[in-house]
Amino acid sequence: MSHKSGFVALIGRPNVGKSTLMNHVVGRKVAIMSDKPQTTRNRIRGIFTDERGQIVFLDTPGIHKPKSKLGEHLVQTARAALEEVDLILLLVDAEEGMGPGDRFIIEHLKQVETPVFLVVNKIDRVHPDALLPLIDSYRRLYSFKEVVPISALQGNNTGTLVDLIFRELPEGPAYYPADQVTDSPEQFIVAELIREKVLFLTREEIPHSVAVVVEEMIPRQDRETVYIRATIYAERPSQKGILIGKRGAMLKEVGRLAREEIERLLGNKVYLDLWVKVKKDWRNEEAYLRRFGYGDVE
Ligand SMILES: Nc1nc2c(ncn2[C@@H]2O[C@H](COP(=O)(O)OP(=O)(O)OP(=O)(O)O)[C@@H](O)[C@H]2O)c(=O)[nH]1
Repeated sequence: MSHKSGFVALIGRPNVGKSTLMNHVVGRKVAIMSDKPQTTRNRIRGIFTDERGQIVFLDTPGIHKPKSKLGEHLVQTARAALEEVDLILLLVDAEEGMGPGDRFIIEHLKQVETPVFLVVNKIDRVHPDALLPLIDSYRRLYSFKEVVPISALQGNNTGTLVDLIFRELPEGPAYYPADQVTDSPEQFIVAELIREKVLFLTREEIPHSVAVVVEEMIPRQDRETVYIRATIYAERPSQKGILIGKRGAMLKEVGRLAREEIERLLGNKVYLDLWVKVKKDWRNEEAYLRRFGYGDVE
């Protein structure tokens, strides 16, 4: 069977149920490390993996009516981001019906080529008879590739939504480990900090080919400690030996320096679980480059 993968942008007014949908589809609560405003263009909201492939759901902040020049700039940026994804899900609220916010978003969608699904959420809150006229009113504004009524809260029809998404996605590799459900700017920064310590401590012995991936970043029950599992990727077994060091001394030192800095960054205690793996020629593999945060590569 072919393996599919791709990036899916979730857009919609606040409160339409994006988080609820993510929690339902991705299966467990997505760990959110902070409520700082996101500055990245595309923030990963959740990752779904099964035998069919992998769906990476992205948040696209900034699609709302601009009130300032800066706002206009953000809308432009968000639109550019929508061009780069494989599919867009426009979430709307069945109970609230269409509002000016939806109309504004749809006007923008007309200017991008990416296919769009209309996902009508909260159908548990409306009578089925009310649904068709609502869908029609959206259809009059835009030619949606699919229309999928769901209840993210109750899980109605979310399986169908995932099926339809897979049908739309191109063949491709998994970009993230199967057990990873989220990513965040913090994860990227933490990976960079660890990489910096590796390069600092190993000097010329380890070339810049080393890469670090944060596989898991989960606040512990006590909320005081954050558990972080990260993998350092080397290109050759000899590099792995250097990275681990005599009786693990090098890895321990990398971990100690990185942990201190991550604790300052997050303002939490950190348990850092570091691993070293060899991945030959990762630099030549597109999927790995994406995973390591190098974005789109030619
Ligand atoms: N009845 C019903 N309520 C829902 C459904 N989906 C979401 N909700 C509720 O709607 C509210 C907003 O849901 P969220 O998932 O937080 O919405 P959101 O789009 O992620 O909001 P932002 O992250 O602020 O943009 C919550 O109270 C949810 O419980 C649904 O299918 N049915």
